Amino acid sequence: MSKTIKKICCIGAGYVGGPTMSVVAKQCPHIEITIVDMNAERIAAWNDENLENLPVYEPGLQEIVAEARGRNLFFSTDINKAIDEADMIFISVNTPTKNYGKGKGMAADLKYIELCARQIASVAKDDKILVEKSTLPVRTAAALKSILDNTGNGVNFHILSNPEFLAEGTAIQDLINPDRVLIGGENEEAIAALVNIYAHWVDQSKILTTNLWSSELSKLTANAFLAQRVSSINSISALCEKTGANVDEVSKAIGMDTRIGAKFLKASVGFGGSCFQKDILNLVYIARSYGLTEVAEYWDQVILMNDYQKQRFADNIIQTLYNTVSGKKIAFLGWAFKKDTNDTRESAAIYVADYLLNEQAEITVYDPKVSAERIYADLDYLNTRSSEENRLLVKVVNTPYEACDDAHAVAILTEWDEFKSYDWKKIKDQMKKPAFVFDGRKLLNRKQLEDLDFKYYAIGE
Ligand SMILES: NC(=O)C1=CN([C@@H]2O[C@H](COP(=O)(O)OP(=O)(O)OC[C@H]3O[C@@H](n4cnc5c(N)ncnc54)[C@H](O)[C@@H]3O)[C@@H](O)[C@H]2O)C=CC1
Ligand SMILES: O=C(O)[C@H]1O[C@H](OP(=O)(O)OP(=O)(O)OC[C@H]2O[C@@H](n3ccc(=O)[nH]c3=O)[C@H](O)[C@@H]2O)[C@H](O)[C@@H](O)[C@@H]1O
Repeated sequence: MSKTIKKICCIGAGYVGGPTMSVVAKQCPHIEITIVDMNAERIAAWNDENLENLPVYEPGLQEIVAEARGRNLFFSTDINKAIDEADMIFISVNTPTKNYGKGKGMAADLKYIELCARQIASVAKDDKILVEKSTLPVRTAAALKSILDNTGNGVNFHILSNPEFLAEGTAIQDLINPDRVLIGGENEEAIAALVNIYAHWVDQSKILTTNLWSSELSKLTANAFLAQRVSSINSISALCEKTGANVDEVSKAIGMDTRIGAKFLKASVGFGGSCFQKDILNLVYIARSYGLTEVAEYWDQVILMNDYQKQRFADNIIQTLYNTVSGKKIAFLGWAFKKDTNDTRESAAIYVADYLLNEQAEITVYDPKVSAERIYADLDYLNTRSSEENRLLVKVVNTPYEACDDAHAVAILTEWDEFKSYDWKKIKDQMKKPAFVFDGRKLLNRKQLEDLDFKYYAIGE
């Protein structure tokens, strides 16, 4: 018999903690869930009466928060109280790439995870199940266990690994109907307690239980495999551009082989997002730390190919615009790392903009969901130039037509659906001639644009 969970605490109210726990609250109205965060502004936004102001944009999320918030879903900054009251604690804090000391630029920074463990150890008075929801290096549970077991307060902690596989933009759909739920652990009762929660809406056949280390490593491996597919097709896109092959046709042709499969074969300006690069760097670091040089180098190539793709896209713009973009206005449509999200972490747009700004281009950005503040913060973070210069060279506007007005070229960086339905004739009429479009997402219709007299360049054609 497994323990019945009545109260859950989730530490970290970010892109994972917020949507994941909202869905658990929706599906399990009998469980009281408190999501806590040390970022008071973020918690205030989750509690905002106007659902438009939630800190995470995901289709379907507002409706779920509207239903569960105040019933069995709460957002709070009182971390100690939530830890104290919970039977089960999810840790969903950020695990960014380390930017200091040993492993700088490669290893995952586990300081936030360790802080959580120490806080839980200091607060807990009765037995708790701890669930690793964050993506962690394999064997992190051993470190957590050591911290928790050495508190001397007699509390039993059971650690489970339950990595999250949701993709941004489709988070709610992925959570409600996951391909699988993965639970790694050692204690059967703790595993059963978590299985029982998911079993409220996920078919038992899709709930996979493994040992702790397989679960931790599967998450890094899944992201590495997904990113590898994108880098593989992007490498072929470069070859398509030289040979007259069309990368979409190649994707379709290979994807119809059921052994290869059709998904995740869309060539692009490069993958972004907070996790692919971070998780592969982490995998590479772990492999190196075990002396597995060949393994490390194999996975490192996935990142090198992604960097090459972003550089190649920018180089193509410069070359096509008669080898200079100095003083030329380039309109960026899209800044988010993919459509249907306001997340810009590691977005290809940031790096393409940076290359073009080094060539003294002037960039005007329109993205339906990303704020000007976020765009400047992304550029400032690179430290390539002063923040005044970034503001001078980059303008952020509220409509696509403003962005494209008087531009030498339009670059499509995100595959927002709305870009397809713009009045492209109007855009062309506003632009300098010849009017160039560089489609980093293969989103627009070549024939339509060429009929309007655009010079149209798409990745992989
Ligand atoms: N973003 C995504 O789509 C996915 C992310 N993941 C993983 O989930 C984890 C979380 O990612 P995100 O939600 O994107 O990060 P995030 O940065 O959006 O949210 C993390 C939150 O944790 C809070 N936090 C950090 N330390 C804390 C502490 N000691 N006490 C209280 N709050 C604390 C931060 O203030 C922040 O609001 C990462 O390990 C990531 O790799 C996994 C699957 C998908
Ligand atoms: O660990 C994570 O953070 C998550 O990372 C990815 O999810 P996410 O980064 O949100 O979005 P994806 O749909 O995977 O897209 C990642 C990037 O790859 C690009 N991509 C994706 C697919 C494709 O065919 N081509 C392509 O260029 C996207 O445009 C985007 O920039 C994984 O898909 C999730 O399973 C995982 O949980």
